[in-house]
Amino acid sequence: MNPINSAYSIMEAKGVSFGYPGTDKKALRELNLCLPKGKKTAICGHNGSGKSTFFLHAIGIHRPSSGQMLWRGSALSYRPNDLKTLRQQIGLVFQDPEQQLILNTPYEDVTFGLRNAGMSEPNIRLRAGNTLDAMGLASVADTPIHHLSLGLKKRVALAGVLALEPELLLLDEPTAYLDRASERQLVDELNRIHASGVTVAMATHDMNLAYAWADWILVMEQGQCVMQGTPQQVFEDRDAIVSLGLELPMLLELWYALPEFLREGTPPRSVEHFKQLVKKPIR
Ligand SMILES: Nc1ncnc2c1ncn2[C@@H]1O[C@H](COP(=O)(O)OP(=O)(O)OP(=O)(O)O)[C@@H](O)[C@H]1O
Repeated sequence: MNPINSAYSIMEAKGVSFGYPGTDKKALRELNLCLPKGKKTAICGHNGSGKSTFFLHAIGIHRPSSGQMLWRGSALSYRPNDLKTLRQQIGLVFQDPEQQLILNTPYEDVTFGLRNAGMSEPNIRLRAGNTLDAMGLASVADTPIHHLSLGLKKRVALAGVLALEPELLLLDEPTAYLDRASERQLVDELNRIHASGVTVAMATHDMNLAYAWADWILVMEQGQCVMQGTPQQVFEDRDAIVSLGLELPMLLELWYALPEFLREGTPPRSVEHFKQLVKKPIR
């Protein structure tokens, strides 16, 4: 698999090690990892493999004990003003929206971030209105957040980050605990955001989603990046995926269960593609 060259990466961890205070175990162990610019990246790995810790390093909440984080090729600066700018350029959506949503209503929450970023009041109103509209949240803009479903809370958390128009959007388990319809809606939204020019990276345990959605996959294990490549490249190495305790995507399981004469071409990444590939006359 071709590792992503630093020149194409928007965010890079270079030999980053980090341990949480009071613990002996390293959460990141000389981690080398690049998020490719302009792509949709899925970061997969077990619980505790270091995905969230990497994200927290990306926005400078944690600082490596050794190694370096690079943003657009330059070492991250930890000066308060630089961090403030960085956190406008990189949006992190936490797994649990309760951790992110601190105000009473979606409108208040979205405007809070914009106000912190120093925007003028007329612009705040305009940007917040547009973002809530674009995210399909206009009708609940003034509804108390604790009355909203989990799916809507996650959308509000995403709206708060998107209002700042980040270049890089990081999402920690964005589809966790969502029903299929809310998951579909969120994925469509992420695809629209990506199509508008934003680099998107998500940490996920859902191998079906990672396989179908991502352009690039990174697999983490014990604080290191142990596999990277296109979805086809990564999941082609079935033994490695299984030995890491990860599941193969369902579509690939089905594909490899077919008799060989039905499996022509590259493995499918969607049900529609699967149907087309296996709809061949049996000779
Ligand atoms: N606040 C913390 N204090 C101490 N140890 C922590 C803390 N947060 C994470 N860790 C430890 O750091 C390691 C990496 O955890 P991290 O949350 O980054 O993994 P993850 O891949 O995001 O896991 P998950 O999929 O469960 O979110 C784990 O061993 C975890 O127990």
